[in-house]
Amino acid sequence: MEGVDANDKYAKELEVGVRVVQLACRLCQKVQKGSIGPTPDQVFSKDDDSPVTVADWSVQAMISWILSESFGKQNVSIVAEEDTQALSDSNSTRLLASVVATVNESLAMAPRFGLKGPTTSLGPTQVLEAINHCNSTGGPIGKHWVLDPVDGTLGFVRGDQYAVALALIENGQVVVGVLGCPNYSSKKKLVNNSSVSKEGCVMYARKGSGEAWMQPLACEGGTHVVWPNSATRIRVSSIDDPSLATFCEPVEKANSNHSYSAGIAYTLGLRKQPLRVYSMVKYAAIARGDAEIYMKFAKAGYKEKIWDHAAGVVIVEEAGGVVTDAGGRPLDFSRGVYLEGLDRGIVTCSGAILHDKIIGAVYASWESSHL
Ligand SMILES: Nc1ncnc2c1ncn2[C@@H]1O[C@H](COP(=O)(O)O)[C@@H](OP(=O)(O)O)[C@H]1O
Ligand SMILES: [Mg+2]
Repeated sequence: MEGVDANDKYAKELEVGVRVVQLACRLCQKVQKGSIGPTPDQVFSKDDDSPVTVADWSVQAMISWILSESFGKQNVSIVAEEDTQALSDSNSTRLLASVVATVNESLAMAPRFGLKGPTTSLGPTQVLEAINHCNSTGGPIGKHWVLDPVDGTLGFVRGDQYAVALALIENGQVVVGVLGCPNYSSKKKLVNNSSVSKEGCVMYARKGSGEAWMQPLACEGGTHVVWPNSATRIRVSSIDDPSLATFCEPVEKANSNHSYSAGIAYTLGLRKQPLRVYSMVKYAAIARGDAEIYMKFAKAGYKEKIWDHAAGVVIVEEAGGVVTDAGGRPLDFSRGVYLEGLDRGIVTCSGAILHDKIIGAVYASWESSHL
């Protein structure tokens, strides 16, 4: 069997994770095309001014419901990005109705993805409950699912790259990661900021397996999703010469200091222009060997959330890459919703040679920087 040994630990979690992320990617594509739910330009602002759409809430509700159904609600702890505040006030009846309709249309497709759907449609209370069930704060003990229902919401809204990211943490370690990338072709390299494809991919890995895998997104109107569905192994790039390396970073200047990373790139002798990509697709690009370096230096005081990194980190590591903070220490997923203690930024590389050079350059430059 490709991609997974059925007897191995976390085999069921991985299989359900991949199937449900496949289904979530289909949901997002349908919302984007306007074939379910409202028009995609119905974008709302959260308290921190970041955008949220019907797809974010619907994916969270759908995945929460499927995980509870598959593993037993009492056993399932989920740490996820969205809450129901904006859906719960009296002006939000239509919005909530859109989410409920989208969740039900998506769950009706569950059997085609090898998942069990509900016998009758979910009502608003059940949908709100499924979203609210994701209010765990994780921590160092036990199993916690970590979900970013639509990572890179801005990319989603703009028809660019975005991701559905699901991971499982056990005792503070990321043990399973699944990354759905609906606009990242399983066949074509990500070469520039507009490499948007109609045929996406799902990547996944289990900690300690030494293997990371990719399968194409299930195509619309195709047959049932067969596990593991023509998965191919992925591996990081073997390039370790900085002058040949490609580095990626967030599109938004507000999310990462572009001039600081440009300084590091210059010091290292990186020649190529940065590949600016929305969402955890940056981790996917490293894992697949389309780029060698991903640097993110958020503003001082910004606290990185575990759902923005968990799935990407385990996939990159199992594909042969290295992920640490800017001080060279591993990311700590054991301390709740945030990556507490993160030193300045995140440095992801295809191998140790490039990684050592970047950490060295950060160390040397920090004194004179103005982050
Ligand atoms: N001020 C900020 N600094 C750093 N990261 C931020 C940020 N504001 C939002 N983000 C995070 O960056 C993610 C987008 O990543 P990227 O910039 O790499 O595309 C957002 O995820 P969502 O889109 O899921 O909200 C959000 O969690
Ligand atoms: Mg996110």
